Order: sequence, then C-alpha cells, then structure tokens
Amino acid sequence: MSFQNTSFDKEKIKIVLLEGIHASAEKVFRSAGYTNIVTASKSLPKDELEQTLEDARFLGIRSRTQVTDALLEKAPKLAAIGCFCIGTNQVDLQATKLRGIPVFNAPFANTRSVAELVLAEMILLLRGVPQKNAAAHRGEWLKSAADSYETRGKTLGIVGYGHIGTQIGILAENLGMNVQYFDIETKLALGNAQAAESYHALLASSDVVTFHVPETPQTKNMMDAEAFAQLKPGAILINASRGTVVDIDCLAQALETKQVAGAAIDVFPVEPKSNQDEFESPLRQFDNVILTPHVGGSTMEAQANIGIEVSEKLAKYSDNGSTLSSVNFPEVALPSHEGKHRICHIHRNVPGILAKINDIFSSNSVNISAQFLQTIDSVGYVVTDIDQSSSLKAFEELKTIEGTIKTRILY
Ligand SMILES: NC(=O)C1=CN([C@@H]2O[C@H](COP(=O)(O)OP(=O)(O)OC[C@H]3O[C@@H](n4cnc5c(N)ncnc54)[C@H](O)[C@@H]3O)[C@@H](O)[C@H]2O)C=CC1
Ligand SMILES: O=C(O)C(=O)COP(=O)(O)O
Repeated sequence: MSFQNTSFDKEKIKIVLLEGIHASAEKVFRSAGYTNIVTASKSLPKDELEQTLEDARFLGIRSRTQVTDALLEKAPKLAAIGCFCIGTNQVDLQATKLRGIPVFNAPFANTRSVAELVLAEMILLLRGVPQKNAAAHRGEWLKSAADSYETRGKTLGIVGYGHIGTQIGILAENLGMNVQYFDIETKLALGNAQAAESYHALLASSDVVTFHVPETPQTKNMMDAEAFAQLKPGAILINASRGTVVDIDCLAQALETKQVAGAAIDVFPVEPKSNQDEFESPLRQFDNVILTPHVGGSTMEAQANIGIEVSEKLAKYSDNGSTLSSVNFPEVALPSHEGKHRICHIHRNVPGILAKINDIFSSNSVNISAQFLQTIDSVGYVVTDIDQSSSLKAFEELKTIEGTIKTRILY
C-alpha cells in the first residue's frame, strides 16, 4: 500500500471562511498549497452552515457564528477552527477540545483598533458631541459649554485590565487622565494606573467607565441595576467588550434619569445577523449614546493582520501539527519533520495510554526519532516522528487504542 493513500491531498482539504474574513487569509492558504477554499461575506444560516461543514476540514469565523456541540456533530471531518478575532466565546471550547479540534484566534491583532475607538468615544462623550451632532443634523444649533468637559484630570475606570484595557490606560494617561482599573487577576499597573479597591469602588469614583472583559458567566450583566446605582452621577459608560456585560434596559433607565450622562455601545445582547437586518435597541432613542455595529476591531489594518495570523496558525497545524497558542488544546510547538513521518494522536487522557501508544511503536519495530507530549485536563496530544518505512501499520493500530479521539499522519 502506498503511504500517499493516508495523507490528505492538500487540494482536497476543504477550508470554509465565513463572515467576510479578510482576503489576506485566502492568500496565505493558497500560497501554502490549499486551493479548496469556500468563502462567504456573512455568517450562514444553520442549515447552510451544517451542509458546508459536512466535508470541511478547517473553519474560519469571526464573532457571529456560534459553534455548538450540535454543530460539531454535523462536521465529522473538522480538524481545527480559526476565530479571526480576539473573542472565542462563540465557540464551545470544551466540546471542541473533547472532539480533538484545536481552536486558534488572533489575541492582539485588533487590540489597538478597539483602544483608539474607545478613546475617541470618551473624548466625544465628555464634550457632548453626539447630542450636538444629532441636533445639528436636525437643523438645531446647540452652541454651549454646558456639560462639556476636557478629559484632562478626569478619572477613567477600566474594567478588565488585559490587552485592550492596558492600551487604553496608557493612551488615556497621555491625555492627562487618572487611570484606575478592576480585574479579577492581579495585574501589573502600567504608568501611574492604580488598581481600584473593588469593582464598586471603581464605579463610584470614575468619570468614565469602560468594559474590556471577556464573555463569561461572571461578566454576564456585570453592569446591572445594582451596579448602575453605584455609578458616580453623570458618569459616561462605554462597552466594546461583549453584549452580555451591560444590561441594556438598566442603561436605558439610567440615561432617562441622567444617572448616566452619555454612553458608547459597540456590542449588544442580540446583534443583527447581517447588514441587511434591522438593528433594534431601546438605546436608539438617545442622542447622547454612540451606537456602533460591533466594529471595535474592524479596521483595515487589524482585519488584514488577523487574516494572516490565524490562517498561518491553521496552515501550520495542518502541515506540521503545531498547536502553539491554541485557546482550548494542549499546546505543542513542533519543529519541522523533514525526512520523517509524523503521527499525531489526540486522546482522552486516561492512565496508561502513552504506554499503549509506545507499545505499538515497539511491537512494529518503529524507530522513534522524536516524541512530543502535552495534556490539558482530559485531553492529551502525542506527536511522534518516526522512520518512514514502518509508519503505516503502526498508524492503523494506533487508531484502535481505547480513548483515541483523532489521529493524523503527516508526510
Ligand atoms: N468590540 C469589538 O470589536 C471587540 C471586542 N473584544 C472583546 O474584548 C474582550 C477583551 O479583550 P482583551 O483585552 O484582548 O482580552 P484579555 O484577555 O487580554 O483581557 C481581559 C481581562 O479581563 C479580565 N477579567 C475576566 N473576567 C473578569 C471579571 N469578571 N471582572 C474583571 N475582570 C475580568 C481578565 O483577567 C483580563 O485581564 C474580548 O474578550 C472580546 O470579547 C475584542 C476585540 C474586538
Ligand atoms: O475580536 C473580537 O473579539 C471581536 O469582537 C471582533 O469581532 P468581529 O471580528 O468584528 O466580528
């Protein structure tokens, strides 16, 4: 039997790229020899998505496509997923891990884009520009300094002091703002930023509060009625993280009562599925709210860089097996395997499984030139480079080990 029969022909490997992922991604795949690429400018309806994933090996999405265990059930050949964005909450990370599917993202490629947008919104809101702008569009002239402030000397409260939060902190200090932050982890304070004593202390003492937390059960409705009641009266609120973080009805009420003087919201509990669908929100009625259609990370620079970064990670996993920087999977950084066959074995991390794998190599007189192992919770990933002559039989036997989730052989 020829070895070629078990290695995938690159031209047959189907790659599905959704939600208008930048063309830079397709370019990377093509230059790596992958030509079976299906693209769509939006997220797909359930039936269409299931259909296209039936024979797909790689899936690229942005923040809109929900990848559930039920969807994965319909995608039996899926080898890896690329989130061409920062957030990975749209993917069931546990289910993908248990099915042997690594998930990759671009953890910093749009950080600066979000930070710049938030900075701009903060300046505009402190000056009351959104309402003056809306009035001018209606033919009204609101020339007045009332309720119009500089950023200098004001206090910015950052909730979630990670990549985006810290960037904003640095930029805001350059404007002369005092920066405080709240994070569930202990963080290195950059510049003169200071950790707030508590979330509520931050809310009570900030002129502007901005959220940069991931979507988790703990961040759901972090900004609820109780939190709004703690806010300094007349504060500005910004959310460019996830739509689940701020209770929109409570925000609408706080705007009515003027507890909140203005807001900028980029993400919503329910977002339109495409640019053709109507955007519905109780916030539409407020001139002092900047509403943006989840474009915090949508700049030409960020999207082009994300396209390259995530497609390179997927192509590398396909060609070489490397899972470095995966968000849900044992991370293994692999050298090239020139002149060797590489066997990738993904399994449930049960006692004795490594011994069984190596017993098979030993009983087939396979010469191992390198072996790499990493585990994460319940899943293990073993990569073994072996002499070519004996790889196929051993590979077939490895598939029969109890606990095996997925196997691949790379030439
Ligand atoms: N609007 C948009 O287009 C974009 C939105 N995002 C969103 O922004 C989020 C943050 O992005 P990064 O700064 O890159 O993430 P990051 O992981 O670097 O930072 C998040 C920070 O939040 C902290 N955190 C987690 N749970 C918390 C809690 N309950 N209370 C306080 N802090 C908590 C973490 O410890 C971490 O320091 C992403 O998860 C994504 O959902 C990211 C990019 C673009
Ligand atoms: O990077 C993120 O987490 C974002 O929210 C950006 O999402 P998008 O790629 O614009 O759908």
